[in-house]
Amino acid sequence: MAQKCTETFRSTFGAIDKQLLRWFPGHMDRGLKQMQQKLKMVDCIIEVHDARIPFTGRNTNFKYTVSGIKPHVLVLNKVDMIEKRFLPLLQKRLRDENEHVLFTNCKDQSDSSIKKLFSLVQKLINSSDRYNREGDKDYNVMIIGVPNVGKSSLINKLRNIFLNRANAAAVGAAPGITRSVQTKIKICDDPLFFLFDTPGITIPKVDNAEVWLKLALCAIVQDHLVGEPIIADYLLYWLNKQNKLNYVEAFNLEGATDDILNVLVQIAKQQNKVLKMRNTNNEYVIKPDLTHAAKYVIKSFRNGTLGNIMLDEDLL
Ligand SMILES: Nc1nc2c(ncn2[C@@H]2O[C@H](COP(=O)(O)OP(=O)(O)OP(=O)(O)O)[C@@H](O)[C@H]2O)c(=O)[nH]1
Repeated sequence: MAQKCTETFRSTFGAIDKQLLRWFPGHMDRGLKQMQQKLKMVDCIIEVHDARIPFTGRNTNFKYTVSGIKPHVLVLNKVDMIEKRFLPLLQKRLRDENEHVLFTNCKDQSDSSIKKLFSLVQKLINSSDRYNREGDKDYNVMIIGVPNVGKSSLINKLRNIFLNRANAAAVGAAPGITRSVQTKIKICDDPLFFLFDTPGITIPKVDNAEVWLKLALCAIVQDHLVGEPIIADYLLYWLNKQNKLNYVEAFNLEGATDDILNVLVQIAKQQNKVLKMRNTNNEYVIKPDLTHAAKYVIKSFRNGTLGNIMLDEDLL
């Protein structure tokens, strides 16, 4: 059953790929250059990524080529959106790959992992040679990551906790909110601790069509660039493949299916979402609004209606 959907996105992938590569626009290029310039002043890199896709889309090139030997901490944010049973498995796997990894939930005011992150970063910097920064006592950290993974939210949390200040970095549900490398943001007076926010934005590493689709589900690329029905089709494929069938109840269907068109038609009908269009005879016809239905399917994944889902489950 799960195979059918792969054909759909395989056939459309060529076009999606070209379009998406064009999307990572000039501001990201500029941002990357600014990031590289600022790296000299930085003692540690915090890479933020979405815990729903701990292996997919991470730009590890940055770790190995750009940041070089500076301490590097991987923060898997949005941990509230995955099943807790994956945490020890992920922790072990990433530790085996020499990652310093922490899981955060920036929506949770009482999340203690933010304080752990602060301590870990200080510890790593203190035990590094801080080779560019001899004599300086302040800590300078750069936050990097692909769009919309929670970089600004993390900065704001750090600032709220350690400086008791209002937000300094804008947060948004759509990818690409952070546009420029801002001046240093202070997050603690003692020790003196600064962060550089970045324009997002490392470009995700994409090996195949499925990566784009996972990135789209996690709102790391904009929906319309991939196409909502295609994203919904991929989600249905993934849910069937992992035998996670609670979508049947969530969408009020008669049973499991790999027929995305049928699912979208049913949702549109249930929600009375129709489009009035002219047919080739210039007559008005009523059609189910498939884009609306696809958006509803995607939203059900993102707001947790379909359960806590880790899309890289099959890569563990
Ligand atoms: N559920 C959940 N949502 C989060 C968490 N952290 C951030 N978000 C949401 O994710 C969205 C993106 O957050 P931002 O902090 O703007 O992400 P960013 O990486 O700075 O985004 P860009 O500026 O696009 O690069 C917002 O809607 C946040 O409210 C988290 O831990 N859990």
